Amino acid sequence: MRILVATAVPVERDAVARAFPGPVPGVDVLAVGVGPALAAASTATALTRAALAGAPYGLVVSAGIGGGFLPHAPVGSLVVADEITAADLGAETADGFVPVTELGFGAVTHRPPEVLVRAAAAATGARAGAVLTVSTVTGTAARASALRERHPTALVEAMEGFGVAEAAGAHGVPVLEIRAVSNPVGPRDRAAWRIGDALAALTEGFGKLTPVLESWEHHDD
Ligand SMILES: O=C(O)c1cccc(C(=O)CC[C@H]2O[C@@H](n3cnc4c(=O)[nH]cnc43)[C@H](O)[C@@H]2O)c1
Repeated sequence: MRILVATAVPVERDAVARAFPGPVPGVDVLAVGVGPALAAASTATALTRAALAGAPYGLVVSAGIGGGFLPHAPVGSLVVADEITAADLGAETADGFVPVTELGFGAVTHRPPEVLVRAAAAATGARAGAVLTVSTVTGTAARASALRERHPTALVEAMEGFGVAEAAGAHGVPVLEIRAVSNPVGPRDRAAWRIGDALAALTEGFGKLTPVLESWEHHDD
C-alpha cells in the first residue's frame, strides 16, 4: 500500500523523513502548505496524480506540530486524532457558533479508522483525541476555553488536518492525523513555542508509527 504523509511546511516534512534510514518504498512525504485550503488543494493534486499514474495511495497521514490544550496535551507530547474536526467552519450567531452542518452544508468531521488510531497510539505513546483544524491560531484564553467547551475531547489545534482529510475523503482514501505539541493553545506567546522539541517528538513518533502504517490493511473499520 502506498502512503502519502502531508505536512504543512518543509521543516515538518524533514522531521518526518529523518525517522527513516533512507527512502522508504511506497511512502511519500510532501509539504502541502499552511492552512486547510492550500493543504486540501495540494493533497488532492498529489492523490489525483498518483491515481492517474496507476499507483494510488491507500492512506493519507496529516502530520506536523500543533497547539496542545493544557493540561491534556503538554508541550512535547504526541497526539493522534480519533476525530479531525473543522472548528471554525460555520457561522457566528447571536446564540454562538453554528457549524456548517447545522446550516445544511458539507461536513465538519472526519473519523480515521478506529483500529489504526488505537494501533498508532499504542506504538507511539500518543494520546488519542479530537484534533481541531482552525484557520486562525488561537491567541486568547477565552477562545481556548470556548473551543474546549464546544469540543470537550479536543487535545490539539492545528491548521491542515481537515483540509487533508477532505481531499482524502474525495478520493475514498482513509486518513490519519498525528501532531507533536509545540505550544499551549491560549494567550499568544510565539517566542515560547518549542518547535525544535516538537519536531524531535515527531521524528521519534514516526519511527515507531511507520511499521504500523506499513502493516495496516484497510477493512472499512
Ligand atoms: O505566529 C503566528 O501568529 C502564526 C500564524 C499562523 C501560522 C503560524 C505557524 O507557525 C504555523 C505553523 C504550523 O504549525 C501548526 N501549529 C502549531 N501550533 C499551532 C497552534 O497553536 N494553533 C494552530 N496551528 C498550530 C499549524 O498546523 C501550522 O501549519 C504562526
